[in-house]
Amino acid sequence: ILRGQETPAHQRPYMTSLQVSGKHICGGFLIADQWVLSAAHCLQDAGNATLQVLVGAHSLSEAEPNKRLLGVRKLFPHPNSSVENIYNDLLLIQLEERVSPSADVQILPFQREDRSVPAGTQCEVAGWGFISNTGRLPDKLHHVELSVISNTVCNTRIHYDGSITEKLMCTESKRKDSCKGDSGGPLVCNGVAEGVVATGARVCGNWKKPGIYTRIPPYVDWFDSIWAAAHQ
Ligand SMILES: CC(C)CC(=O)Nc1cccc(-c2cccc(CN)c2)c1
Repeated sequence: ILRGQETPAHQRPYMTSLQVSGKHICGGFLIADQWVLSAAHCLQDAGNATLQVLVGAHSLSEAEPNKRLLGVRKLFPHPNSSVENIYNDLLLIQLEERVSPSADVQILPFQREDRSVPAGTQCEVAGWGFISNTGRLPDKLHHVELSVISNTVCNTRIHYDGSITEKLMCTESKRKDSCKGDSGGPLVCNGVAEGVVATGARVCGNWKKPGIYTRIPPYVDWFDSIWAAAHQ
């Protein structure tokens, strides 16, 4: 998170850290008591190393009462996700066990209605990703407020020149921005998850490359099909 602030401890209790060999690689968030939503690109650097999901954390290193490192039962990258492009960059993670909600561990509701978030809406993103372009990783959760820009503006030549589909949305990236390690985290607008941080252009804080977020509503049927199969 560039030019945001350290979050007051445990004030975003839905946030999770996706870890490989004990190292934070991506964000994610609890959407049900055994399910985390993150980004498919996060797996590309994981190889077949052990993935774990940290819940209830503020600090990545310090002991905290409700902090728990959980195993992964099954990974569901979106079938149309690809390392080649930015589309369908979603990963559903089934945890080894159900989490018990607490002050520090809570589920975040996601948007089911497929209506675009109006340009100018103030949303926020949180994560343990880079807090500087030189690659400083924080120990504690950060968040930043970002303004939504329309897909029309985001698709102009100076920005993404027509590559932003209706399954994506953009936010301003002038200084304040999400960055490496924030992929998979939620874009929260009015208390509801509307998007998921996409790796996108792999640049941070450059106004010419707005932040790209995978919109959640277009994928609700996919979530429901996975859940139906898992709970048969
Ligand atoms: C996909 C990972 C395994 C590797 C990775 O994350 N690379 C990478 C490099 C530079 C910027 C970013 C990045 C992420 C999220 C948002 C943004 C910019 N809003 C940039 C991401």
